[in-house]
Amino acid sequence: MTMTQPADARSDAADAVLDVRDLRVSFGPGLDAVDGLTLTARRGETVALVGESGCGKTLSALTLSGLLPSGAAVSGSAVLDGLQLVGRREKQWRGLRGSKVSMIFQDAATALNPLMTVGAQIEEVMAIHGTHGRAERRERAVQLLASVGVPDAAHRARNHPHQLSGGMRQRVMIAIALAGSPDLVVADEPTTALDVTVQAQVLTLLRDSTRDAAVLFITHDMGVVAEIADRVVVMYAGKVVESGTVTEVLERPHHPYTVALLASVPDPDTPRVGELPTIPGRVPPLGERGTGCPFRDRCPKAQERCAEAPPLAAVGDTGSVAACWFPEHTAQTDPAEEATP
Ligand SMILES: Nc1ncnc2c1ncn2[C@@H]1O[C@H](COP(=O)(O)OP(=O)(O)OP(=O)(O)O)[C@@H](O)[C@H]1O
Repeated sequence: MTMTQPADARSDAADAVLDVRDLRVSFGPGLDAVDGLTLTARRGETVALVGESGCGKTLSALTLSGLLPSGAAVSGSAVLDGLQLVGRREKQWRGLRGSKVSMIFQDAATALNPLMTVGAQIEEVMAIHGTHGRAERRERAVQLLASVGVPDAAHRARNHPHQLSGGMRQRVMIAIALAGSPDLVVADEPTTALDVTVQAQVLTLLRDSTRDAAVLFITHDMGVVAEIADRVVVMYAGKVVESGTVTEVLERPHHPYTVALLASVPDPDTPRVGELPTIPGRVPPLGERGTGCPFRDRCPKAQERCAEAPPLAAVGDTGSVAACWFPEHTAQTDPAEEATP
């Protein structure tokens, strides 16, 4: 393992539309729920933020959307298309949400307004940002609905949310998110509530319809990551523990936590015998994280050295970074490579 700057997170910052560096969200001394998030994303690129519940994914997403709960203090930097997002006030955020950043939540049923037609909700985003005249807004709302795969879009635009299925409502959420042509779409577990077939359709659609925006896709599910992501950032207990291209992270995971997350994904080609492995133990709650590697209590490879926190460092030669003293799939630990004279 070479001790360098996190290459993957930084090397392509020049053409990134989103550049997040050392982002921290804290609820008080020793209570850093997000503890140094660094990532970049280009237009048309989907970066998946992965980890179990409590790892800090949602707070990261809320920070980038200006929706943090009160009591949370943010530091670090998050620049979107030249605009610093950290430190903005709510009044400034109102002008940015929809046009610069938009969010897609897990539960479209509660995120949508039950009293307005879905067409009117799409038009409202355009009206708030003063884009397009009235007739044009109506026409574009129907076009957007059609583009996210809503059949008979002109008719459906006049429906209220309760008249649509869960999958159709989530498509409407995507249409609303895209109505203001944002630079960044933050999608927090957007397909978790859908059944598997609809989930796959919505993921494909999200991918195809966000070619001009960067997408930060939050999920706990490595199966979904394989479907949607270009790059992956794995978080554990508020920290980035691994980041790299989707191929590298899925095929040659370096951090034992990433290995464990991948082991808990069902393999569609192998008949399931017994239960899927789960990771024993739990994410340490805030205030109980101490120093050292946060994963060491659950890690099969933990040794004495892990009492000292490992830095995020380059692993392999594909730009991946991992925070582990004993990473998998590296020159030192790969038995196949060791066997080569
Ligand atoms: N308002 C709050 N006050 C205090 N602690 C909070 C608050 N919101 C979240 N936390 C804590 O911050 C940590 C990260 O929470 P976060 O919701 O970002 O995790 P997550 O990875 O998104 O999990 P989930 O998938 O369950 O949403 C957790 O330990 C959580 O208990």
